[in-house]
Amino acid sequence: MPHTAPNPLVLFSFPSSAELTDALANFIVKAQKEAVEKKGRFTVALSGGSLPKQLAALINHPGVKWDKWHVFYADERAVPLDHEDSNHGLAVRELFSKIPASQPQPTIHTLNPEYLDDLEELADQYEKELIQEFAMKDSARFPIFDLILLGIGPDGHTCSLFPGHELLSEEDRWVAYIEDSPKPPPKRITFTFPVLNHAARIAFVAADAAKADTLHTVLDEPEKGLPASRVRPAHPGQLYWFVADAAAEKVQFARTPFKL
Ligand SMILES: O=C1O[C@H](COP(=O)(O)O)[C@@H](O)[C@H](O)[C@H]1O
Repeated sequence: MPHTAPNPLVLFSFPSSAELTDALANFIVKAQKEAVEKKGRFTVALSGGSLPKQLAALINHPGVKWDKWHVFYADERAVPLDHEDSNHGLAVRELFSKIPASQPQPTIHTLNPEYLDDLEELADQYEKELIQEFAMKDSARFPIFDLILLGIGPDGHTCSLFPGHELLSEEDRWVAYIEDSPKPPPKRITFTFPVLNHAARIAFVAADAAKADTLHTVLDEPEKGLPASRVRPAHPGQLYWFVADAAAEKVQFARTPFKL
């Protein structure tokens, strides 16, 4: 596929966390509606860390059609699914366990805990899960997620793609493994940049004022090449940032007023 320049990113900044989470929920529901109208399902990938908490406004949102959701994890720690470090476990605690039992439930693709002792196989198995979801339905070289929701660490990492790590140059694999994550736990699997950069939409979410310096570097100095700056879905993909004003206080990049 010829290289196409990415669309400019769109930065939304909100004075309060309630405004951020409401806007984010409405944005997600709009993405879900468009995807379901087009192909009857909504493919979405979630991060761990602070992200799942930011999705609270989805719980009682009347527009959410949970049974249309096909959920993957953009990265996952190689631990049992009910372990406190598991990104799936976190998403269950913060989000999925709160969906009323009377509502249809989402389809959630977790890592296969049988392979926790073999990281390469763990990543291969998750890649196969993606291939079943995407390659067989969309005949794609890389999966095209309707939406990937990402967090950013204080060092500029996103997913489990850490500054200076060799995984930043992975070009072929959909899912890679890492044994030496600088942030515990050390063993993880992660989507690679080609997967991120083929998504139809990516939304970063950052609410923590402690990340102000990192956001400034990522958004105003992308030439420094921090992992989060390298997320640039190619046209027609679109990159959004949903941030709290406090987290963006050092950012020069122009804000866009939020509207759907
Ligand atoms: O280790 C991880 O960290 C990032 C960032 O986490 P945050 O708590 O600073 O938001 C997260 O996006 C990723 O999924 C997770 O595995």
